Amino acid sequence: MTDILKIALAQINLLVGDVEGNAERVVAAAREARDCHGADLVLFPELTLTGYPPEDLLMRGTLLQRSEEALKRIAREVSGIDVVVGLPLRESGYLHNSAAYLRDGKVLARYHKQVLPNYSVFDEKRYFHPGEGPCVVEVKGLPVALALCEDIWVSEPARRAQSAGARLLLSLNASPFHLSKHEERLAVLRERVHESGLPVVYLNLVGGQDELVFDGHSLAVDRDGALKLSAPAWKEGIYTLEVHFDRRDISFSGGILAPPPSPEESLYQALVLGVRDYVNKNGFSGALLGLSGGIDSALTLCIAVDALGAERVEAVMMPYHYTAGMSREDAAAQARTLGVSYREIPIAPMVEAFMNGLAEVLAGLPADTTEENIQARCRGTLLMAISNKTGRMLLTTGNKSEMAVGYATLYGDMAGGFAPLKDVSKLWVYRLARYRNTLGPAIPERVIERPPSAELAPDQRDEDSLPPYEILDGILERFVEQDQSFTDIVSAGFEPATVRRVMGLVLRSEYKRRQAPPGVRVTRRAFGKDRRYPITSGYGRLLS
Ligand SMILES: Nc1ncnc2c1ncn2[C@@H]1O[C@H](COP(=O)(O)OP(=O)(O)OC[C@H]2O[C@@H]([n+]3cccc(C(=O)O)c3)[C@H](O)[C@@H]2O)[C@@H](O)[C@H]1O
Ligand SMILES: Nc1ncnc2c1ncn2[C@@H]1O[C@H](COP(=O)(O)OP(=O)(O)OP(=O)(O)O)[C@@H](O)[C@H]1O
Ligand SMILES: NC(=O)CC[C@H](N)C(=O)O
Repeated sequence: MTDILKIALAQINLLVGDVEGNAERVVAAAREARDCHGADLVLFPELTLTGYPPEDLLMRGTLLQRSEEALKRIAREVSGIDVVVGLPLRESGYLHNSAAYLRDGKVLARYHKQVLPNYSVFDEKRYFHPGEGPCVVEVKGLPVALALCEDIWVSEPARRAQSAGARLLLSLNASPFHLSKHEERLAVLRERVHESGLPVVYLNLVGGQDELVFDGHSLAVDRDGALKLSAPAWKEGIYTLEVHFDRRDISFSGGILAPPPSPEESLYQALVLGVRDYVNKNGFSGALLGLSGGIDSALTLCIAVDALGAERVEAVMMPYHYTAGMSREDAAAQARTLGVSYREIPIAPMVEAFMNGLAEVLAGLPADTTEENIQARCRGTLLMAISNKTGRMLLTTGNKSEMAVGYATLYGDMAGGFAPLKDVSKLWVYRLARYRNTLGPAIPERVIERPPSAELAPDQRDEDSLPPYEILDGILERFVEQDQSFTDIVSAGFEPATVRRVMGLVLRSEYKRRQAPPGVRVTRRAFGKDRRYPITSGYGRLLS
């Protein structure tokens, strides 16, 4: 006889540190899974109660106490459905990254994550002790095993679960997004299924947390490696799957198969969700930015509007002598198209006041970046004043290519709380701007077509000081994201002098990046947690 187990995947957005609020979300979602979807079992993401990653909050004893209290509360308040939640648990003096299996008001089983990731943005060995074995629970007569995120990326935990008699693997995840991560996950799941013979139900967190953004995009892969559930990316929801099983066979049905997003859509949605959650979870009333008529601020404005709604976003044009007429026209036109509040504040009087104050310092010296930076800093000061007064957070507009080579002014255009494009190369900025215009009128075509310029000096173009972006981004991708050597990059066809110069700029600009606001990580190697270079270093010496 075939039995059916209905599993609900609660792909929800949680708030790090808000243990009680997260527990409330769990109770509500579990009741919904039971009452509206008729589920027998509901899964929640890794470290559900603390949110992921809780970082050094884990070193505060109260976080653990609050998590244990919250677990008791969920056990008390939810019945008629099995619930699997993630939380930190201390056992025999060791702290574990764990999952608790709840049934009828009791903790039926506890599972401790066996494989702790400690690379890239992950730092779990700083906090946790690994678990040593599988955890198998029977539900409606089907033995299921629990896995926590990194457990599924290596062979051993699934093999152990299979040896312990499990017939299905339930994987709870907090797996951050980067471009093509979804395809990587699917390949990993298929490999595990192939090795262990166990089908996998894979639930992922959705939401933004500082630099990280989690795409949801939960999955289920059956014993043949076929995809039987692919939940929408970037959206909260409760998605169900029926598991049909008898003594020998096990199969899945009824799972949603959402169409996979294009790379442009994925990346754009990652930025939108990253900005929305950063602004909202930190309690800002909205966001503002300097709108220059250039492409970086134009794209940042679209992201802000899509994240927060036009009424919560404000754009400020701050012209100076070098601001072209078309920059003012295009900035005003974009603000009008998107329906955001827009004002102009000319900076000439402030720049002149600084110049006069510095007359003695500047006397007899040629103009250089000093004067350019005064313009950028006047703009930064004005924008921060508006932020202070309105409670809107300043979005800084620099992209990954600029941040890599230090092409930005400290306390000037680097001022701000969050940098949406920090991990987006200039070539991707163009791709995303074109993509956004396919969704409806947003960015004036001229903004996309015109050559990039900082407009800080007469007739200035980015290409006067930097290699063309096709070349710059090619070198940066190899050096920063793929860790290639000078020789590797030159062998790929780039001019040695340009490679040397770009590598030198990257190494020398570390001090700027350390002072830069956080931004959304969308590549496998972002500046920030993912790439930690020394500021003070003699390493670049051999390059010159
Ligand atoms: N290792 C180190 N540790 C700590 N601080 C260090 C440092 N090295 C320099 N510094 C400090 O940093 C200063 C230099 O940095 P900073 O004042 O920012 O100025 P700087 O890097 O000299 O100039 C800014 C550059 O960014 C370009 N820019 C500006 C604005 C917008 C855009 C754009 O198109 O988006 C481009 C501009 O054309 C110029 O090339 C030094 O004078 C020194 O005070
Ligand atoms: N005239 C201006 N009015 C308002 N903000 C400005 C102005 N000039 C510069 N800014 C702010 O400083 C940031 C950096 O300036 P910059 O001109 O380099 O960038 P951009 O115009 O957005 O793009 P691009 O680098 O392609 O020119 C802008 O994105 C914008 O936020
Ligand atoms: N939280 C985790 O263990 C995540 C690690 C995993 N390899 C991922 O990014 O999907």
